[in-house]
Amino acid sequence: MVDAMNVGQEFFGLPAKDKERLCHDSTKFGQKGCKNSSQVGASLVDENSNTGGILCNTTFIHWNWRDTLQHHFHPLESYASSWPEKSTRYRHCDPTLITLIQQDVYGLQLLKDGQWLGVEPLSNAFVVNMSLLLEVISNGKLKLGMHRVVTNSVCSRTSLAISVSYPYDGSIQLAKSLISPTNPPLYGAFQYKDFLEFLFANNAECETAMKYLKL
Ligand SMILES: O=C(O)CCC(=O)C(=O)O
Ligand SMILES: [Fe+2]
Repeated sequence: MVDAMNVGQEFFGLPAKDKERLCHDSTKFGQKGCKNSSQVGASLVDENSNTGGILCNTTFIHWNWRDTLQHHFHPLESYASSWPEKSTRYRHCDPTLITLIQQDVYGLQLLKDGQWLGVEPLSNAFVVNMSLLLEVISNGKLKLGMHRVVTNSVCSRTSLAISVSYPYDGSIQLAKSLISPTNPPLYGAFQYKDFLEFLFANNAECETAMKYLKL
């Protein structure tokens, strides 16, 4: 964990031209890249990707440094003026199964009962945050964690966010064992790809995406 954080910090400390060499110029799902990296990630991506990688068992893992700057407070025109002091829309859920987060400096906040709760950094510990797919698969028994990250003007912050996701071309349905006459299904089966396309065509709003999946 310490090594992974160090690698991240080392990466962001590189001159911009060196980082640029490793940038992944992804415009998938209409997300626009920004030439200043705000995120470094190692992720499983499709075979068409031309980034470098390693063969792990039978799976090719692409080391995928993406030059994205994501501010989830869409639509931008409506909310940019109130950020960061009154950032009501500056929040998101992850469209994956689960996310593990390690942060070196405070910043992560979770929404609970309409209040933002700060998560203090703990060295050698991960925050385990449930993501959207887990809420769907569990038929609403597990709740996704809506979250945001606040910044400070004093020191830089590095976080590792490791998302456990789903195959892009996979189909998803809720766990049958959780369905009963008293717990009828809340969500229908869907293709993950279709869901992601819908999500990013709708300003990445979790609430809208959940409504789309509801029966
Ligand atoms: O930096 C963090 O603590 C969280 C990052 C995050 O929410 C994400 O990558 O989805
Ligand atoms: Fe997130």
